[in-house]
Amino acid sequence: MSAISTKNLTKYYGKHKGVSNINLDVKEGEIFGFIGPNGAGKSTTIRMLMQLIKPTSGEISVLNKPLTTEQHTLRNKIGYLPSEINYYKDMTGKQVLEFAARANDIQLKDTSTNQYAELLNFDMSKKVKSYSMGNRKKLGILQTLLHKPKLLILDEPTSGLDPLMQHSFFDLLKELNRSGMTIFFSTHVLSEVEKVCDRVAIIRNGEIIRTSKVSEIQESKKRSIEVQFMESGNLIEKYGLQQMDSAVGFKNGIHYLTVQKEIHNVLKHISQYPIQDISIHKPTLEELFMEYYEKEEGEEQ
Ligand SMILES: Nc1ncnc2c1ncn2[C@@H]1O[C@H](COP(=O)(O)OP(=O)(O)OP(=O)(O)O)[C@@H](O)[C@H]1O
Repeated sequence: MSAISTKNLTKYYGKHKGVSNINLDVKEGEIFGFIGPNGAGKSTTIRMLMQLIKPTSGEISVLNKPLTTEQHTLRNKIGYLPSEINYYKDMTGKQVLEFAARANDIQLKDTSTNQYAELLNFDMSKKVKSYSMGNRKKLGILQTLLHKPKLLILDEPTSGLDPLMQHSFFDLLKELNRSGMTIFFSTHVLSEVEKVCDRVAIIRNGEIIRTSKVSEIQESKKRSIEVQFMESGNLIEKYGLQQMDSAVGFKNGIHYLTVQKEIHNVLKHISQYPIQDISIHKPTLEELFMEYYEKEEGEEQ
């Protein structure tokens, strides 16, 4: 079953494109990453999923409810963390949470808040005005979990958290997911997707350029080759390296090639020339993502 499904979801702010033709299908039980650079359209998409802004066109269904009319009851089933949150500065973290719990008709003591706060090393007895950005984020995360939602929608949840906290936060996400929660979160940090997500959608300039399993991206047949020849200088033309990779690069004495297949032919070609050093490795997730972004950019020109 789909936890989130969108069909050709499009949002224009006046004449300015927010996103266009977004097709998402997040299955129940998944941890799904929504990754893209600044201004790509992540928050715009999420705000539409949360019924905070109206689409220009397209369809959305959340927890199997089409959002053709406003669905107030859905909010009780979703934990939403916006990218920026503001609280009354003179309240303590605990008071904020008690207030939010009352709004949801629940008692704070009946929630797992203490356990989660401990996991995130969060002191809820302090006033909001004394909290750092990371602590405000933690407060936001605790608030989204108060009502034990079926679906978590988190907009850049780790911004402001230090690496140690990010680690604890992802442990928490994994634990929540094991207990049956579907999690959809946006980020621009690749390693986060690699650590926890089952699948990922890559968004750029308001459009999804690929959706796939993280493991599939990692299993790419591509190989990156770094070679330093005995002869110095840029030898791309002299050695005909562009025949194997038209985007071959040269920097600080090293030639960089990315090849898809027939690696034996590439090695045969390279080894005609005296080699000082060579390394062959699987591209990192980061390199693969960068390739998507660059490819799309190239296509637009
Ligand atoms: N309220 C608005 N009015 C006009 N344009 C907007 C508005 N909100 C977003 N946009 C534009 O829509 C596009 C997508 O922005 P959005 O905030 O959704 O991206 P994002 O991926 O969440 O970026 P970031 O990672 O920086 O938060 C951008 O070009 C942005 O300038």
